[in-house]
Amino acid sequence: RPLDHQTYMRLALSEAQKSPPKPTNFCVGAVLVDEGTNTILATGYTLELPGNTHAEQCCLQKHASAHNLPEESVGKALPPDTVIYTTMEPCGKRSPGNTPCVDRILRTKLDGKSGIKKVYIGVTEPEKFAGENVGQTKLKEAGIECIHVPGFEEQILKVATAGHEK
Ligand SMILES: Nc1nc(=O)c(N)c(NC[C@H](O)[C@H](O)[C@H](O)COP(=O)(O)O)[nH]1
Ligand SMILES: [Zn+2]
Repeated sequence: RPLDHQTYMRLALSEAQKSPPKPTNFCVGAVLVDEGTNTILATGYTLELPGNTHAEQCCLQKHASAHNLPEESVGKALPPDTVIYTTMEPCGKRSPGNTPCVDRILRTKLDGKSGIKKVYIGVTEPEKFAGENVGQTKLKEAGIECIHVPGFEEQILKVATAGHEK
């Protein structure tokens, strides 16, 4: 039986729990999935890879590296039914010098690649750091479906804000 959305979101949550808590950021987890064959392509969590890396960014970077590609060309190695599960919606705005994950996801559709087709989201981003997240609008405009997977909101936010002052 193919893994269902809850199973993948639970896996993303377990990834988020590996992220080192930080007062100035959220601990997020993500899973890149080939929905066509129900295969996990990559997992990721905030700060997993060196630098100020985001969970979604780590998934894309790891999959790209596995195919000897730079992250910006990862679209070349994504199967046609690729989706991404992320505990928190992809960021639309980041601190200077960091490409937002929405733009990284949009980039997978360049040069005629089918890229990422759907984004499954656990929670929307609390407006604590970057104000209103307009990322989902940009994703939908590019034909990328944003689907909320309910049921994990409390656990996701607890993990996401682990490093925040009580
Ligand atoms: N979807 C998502 N995945 C992540 O892995 C992560 N850390 C965030 N967090 C959103 C948060 O609003 C921004 O990370 C802060 O605004 C800090 O921005 P930087 O990361 O320093 O560019 N959001
Ligand atoms: Zn991001």
